[in-house]
Amino acid sequence: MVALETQGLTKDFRGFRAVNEVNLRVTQGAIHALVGPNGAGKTTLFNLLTGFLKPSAGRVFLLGEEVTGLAPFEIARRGVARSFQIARLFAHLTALEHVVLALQRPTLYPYRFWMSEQVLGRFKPKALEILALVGLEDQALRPAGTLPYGQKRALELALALALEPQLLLLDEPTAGMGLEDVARTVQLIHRLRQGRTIVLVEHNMGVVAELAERVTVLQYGSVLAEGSYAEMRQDPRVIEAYLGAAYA
Ligand SMILES: Nc1ncnc2c1ncn2[C@@H]1O[C@H](COP(=O)(O)OP(=O)(O)OP(=O)(O)O)[C@@H](O)[C@H]1O
Repeated sequence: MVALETQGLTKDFRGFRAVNEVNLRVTQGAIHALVGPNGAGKTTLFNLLTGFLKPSAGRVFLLGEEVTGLAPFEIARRGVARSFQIARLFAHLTALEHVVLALQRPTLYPYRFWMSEQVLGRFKPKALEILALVGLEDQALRPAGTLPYGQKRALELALALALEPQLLLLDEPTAGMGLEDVARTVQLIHRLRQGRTIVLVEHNMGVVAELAERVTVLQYGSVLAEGSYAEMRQDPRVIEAYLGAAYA
């Protein structure tokens, strides 16, 4: 079963082609990595998959259903959540309040009920469960602004999980982390894969090797190669793309 498929997905920015006829097939339950040198089009591709950008051409399918051109909230409602490279948090809200906000989003509460005792009470047990999943159970009452970097990223992940996604898109989940946080994040992503499909953009090849069973390499917006990590690290085209970029 294919969780996510793109056909000829293309994005032009005023004549500059950032994503070029990408055909991607992500198997359900897989962890699938998107890698490639800086500027290869990975983030743009994520933005196309989540509806943040509209494609110039091509189509996107989720579980066989076409979602091309749908708005981000409509795609989210179909079970797609994404985490961002940079955590987008409110400094003064606690970790718990963040997750409660994320949990109540699909409900019909009017906005003025945000954070009322009633809302907090209803969503608190589930929110604590999600915080425990990402290892933040002891930080629930801490304002997000005071969390160390690794825990901010974990909270960002908790917000994506609150949407109960079938497909989780992770944009550089270990970017800027020290070794310890990287190892913790790899373990966490291992846990999160239960019942989900995960697509991740990742520059750390150690992380890709540990997590991804399938790797798509992008260069100049196009798919350069695809296969297992072991295949990709030996592929002369891939080696050249990375070395070329490094020398450039
Ligand atoms: N809104 C935009 N307008 C014009 N050009 C853009 C826009 N967004 C991205 N680009 C260009 O498209 C190309 C691909 O960018 P993108 O951010 O998708 O690459 P990336 O693979 O995610 O890079 P990185 O690994 O550095 O995050 C880059 O050359 C970038 O400058």
